[in-house]
Amino acid sequence: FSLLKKILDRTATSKANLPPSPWRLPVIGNLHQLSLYPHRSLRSLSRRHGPLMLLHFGSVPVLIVSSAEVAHEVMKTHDLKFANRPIGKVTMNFLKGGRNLLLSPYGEYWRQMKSLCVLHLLSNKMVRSFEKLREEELNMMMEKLEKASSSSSSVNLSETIFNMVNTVDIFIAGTTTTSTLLEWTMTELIRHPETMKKLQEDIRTHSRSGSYVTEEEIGNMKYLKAVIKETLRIHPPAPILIPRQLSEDVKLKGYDIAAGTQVIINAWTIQRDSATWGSDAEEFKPERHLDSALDFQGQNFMYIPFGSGRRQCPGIGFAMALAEVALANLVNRFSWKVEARTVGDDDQYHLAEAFGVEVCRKFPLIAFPSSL
Ligand code: HEM
Repeated sequence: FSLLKKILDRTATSKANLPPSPWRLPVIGNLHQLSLYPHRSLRSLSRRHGPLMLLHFGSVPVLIVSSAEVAHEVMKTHDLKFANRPIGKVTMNFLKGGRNLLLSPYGEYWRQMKSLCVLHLLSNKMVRSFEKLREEELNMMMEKLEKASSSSSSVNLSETIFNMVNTVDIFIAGTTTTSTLLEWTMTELIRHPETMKKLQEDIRTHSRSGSYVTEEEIGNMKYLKAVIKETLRIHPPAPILIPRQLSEDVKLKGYDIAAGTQVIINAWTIQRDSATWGSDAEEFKPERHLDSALDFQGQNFMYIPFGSGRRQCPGIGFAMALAEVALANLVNRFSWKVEARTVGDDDQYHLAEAFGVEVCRKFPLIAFPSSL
């Protein structure tokens, strides 16, 4: 019976209309076509095979989504079917049977954990109640920067930001993502002095007090919000989001996709797509967000740094509260310079990426603060 089932399954698969696939090797499938930077190699493959392609990581079928239109189909039209996460036996044991919000299977346990997070733990009210804690942590960081500024020495800004974020909260998902966001924001601002100047003007116009910019004052800082939005567009900390898994067969864009297939949504490619973002899609331009209604809620699939649908990130408010006030204070009190490099290309050095849980800078950002 099992032999017959295998033959029937194989016949059914061969009749199915599968999405385009690049050629693959036995045993390893398409793994050899991925570099250390999967979001970049997946974009090159999608340019040849289209915005919906089927790869095999070993024997595991993985669907790769590289356009806003297909992302809409996955995270909106068929969101329920794609609401699972792939989780291997080792991870399952490590996480005590998947009892973890990020990776737990879609079901009652996940539903309860997510609503606990959204309604209580990470609600607007709760996030606001941590304001004093954020102020305390930021003031400690500012003191360290003042010392560096008065002795004209440099600081490892990547490490300083990481420490500031990681002594505020304890979530794996919520710590490195926020420090990575701030690290890329400072990198782009130091690379674009005109943008830095406009941001400092925006902060000065809207803050009454002297040294500490408060969270209340940030509400009106449109340019500051645009700078953070643009950083999340061009350097999304989770460029291929967090993989999902299909729980039942589905027809996607006319192709047959089998239950169990894993799904990678390449937000990095989608957010740099010149068809939707224009010919300057690869450039850092916060101005593009000033008159735009785009937000972080994942309703417009050309911009999905926090994902979308049921499995969307519940920590948006938490991350933004800290990122906005930290950035405002970092650039309000100091002007920033990086050491002139004697060898190599500056852009290549500052934009080099390290791929891990998220994509951060390969080399730490070493910068000189000087008090304004
Ligand atoms: C800049 C900061 C952050 C970014 C860019 C980010 C991004 C993401 C992304 C892309 C996902 C997957 C969404 C999907 O599958 O559609 C996710 C899920 C998640 N994030 Fe975040 N995140 C950030 C901050 C945070 C914070 C501060 C917390 C908590 C304090 C958090 C907790 C989570 C959790 C628990 C999930 C899993 C949700 C689920 O599977 O239902 N994140 N995040």
